[in-house]
Amino acid sequence: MHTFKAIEFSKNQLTLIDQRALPLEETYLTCKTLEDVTFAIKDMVVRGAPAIGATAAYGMVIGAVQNSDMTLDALREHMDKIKVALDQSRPTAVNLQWATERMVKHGQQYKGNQLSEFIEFLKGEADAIYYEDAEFCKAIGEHGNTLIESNDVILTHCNTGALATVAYGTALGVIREAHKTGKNISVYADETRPRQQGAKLTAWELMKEEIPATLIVDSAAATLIRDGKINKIIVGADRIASNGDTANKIGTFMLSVIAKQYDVPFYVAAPTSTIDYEIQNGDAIEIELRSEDEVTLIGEERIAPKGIAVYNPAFDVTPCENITAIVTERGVVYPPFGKNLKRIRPEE
Ligand SMILES: CSC[C@H]1O[C@H](OP(=O)(O)O)[C@H](O)[C@@H]1O
Repeated sequence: MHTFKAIEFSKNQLTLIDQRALPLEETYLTCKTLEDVTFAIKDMVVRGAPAIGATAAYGMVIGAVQNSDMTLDALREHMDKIKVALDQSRPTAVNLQWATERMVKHGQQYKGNQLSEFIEFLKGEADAIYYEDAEFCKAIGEHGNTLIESNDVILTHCNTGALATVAYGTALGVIREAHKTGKNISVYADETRPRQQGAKLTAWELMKEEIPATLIVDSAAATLIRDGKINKIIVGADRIASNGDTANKIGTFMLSVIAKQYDVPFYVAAPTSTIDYEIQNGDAIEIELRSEDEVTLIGEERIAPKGIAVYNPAFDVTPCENITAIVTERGVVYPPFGKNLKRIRPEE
């Protein structure tokens, strides 16, 4: 079981593993202000939908502490502005907006008249989001493990582990659970250009736990799938529309097409906080466009001529018809996703 914490909140400060430095260095960034938190999310110090959500929840607390010289009424009013600042840091993962919305609504339930008590009240909800995420990821691992057979060779994309969540992981949580329950699985991890979350983060997590893993460049996956070397594909999600269309790291859609072509089960693993019930399908999902430097530089080294045009979408949308099942903390959901995702919708 992993021993590190991607996120830790203490004394109104948020300490994050700096995922930009892994796997070469295990360093930490401490966020003391709202600006520190929005920077950490935007620059991907912390990344991964559930981890971003928990970080934003604590960002709401830090933003409130930062404005504790206000009157209580003024601060309550100001919470929406703190939410907007955090929501703008990254647009695609719904967990971020879901967490800040939940924090605002929770704050509105506060009936007291003490500002310090109000801040503690907010912190309690951020802690609840944190501990729910850990609990949900454990449940996702257990439900997903029912899909995994002994000796399965599993392909995964990007990083969906304890670094992308509060603990354990989503797709990588299923892989951890299968390994832990003795299924003798092995993993192919896509490097995941351009930020290389697979090479830098997934490989790091899997090696820490001695889960047999092979790193591949993204474009090698198709041949492995064609040649029958992959039994299952399991990926994470950043936003799932109510019909099951799923936004995830760029390259996921391509994998799903090849999986369908060669009849390899393609699973998405995510907590219900990643399901956006307000949108009908994937067309409504905003895809984050990121800096050209992510494509033209590796570290400090330039790998493309200055001035070349770059298109760098951080995500793509996999149509629901390419997805075999969606693994959530409430169980494995099969098509028709429109009907079956609604069935597991958490109460408001
Ligand atoms: C457990 S969800 C992880 C999800 O987030 C990643 O994106 P990013 O690294 O840009 O935050 C990727 O889409 C993963 O599937």
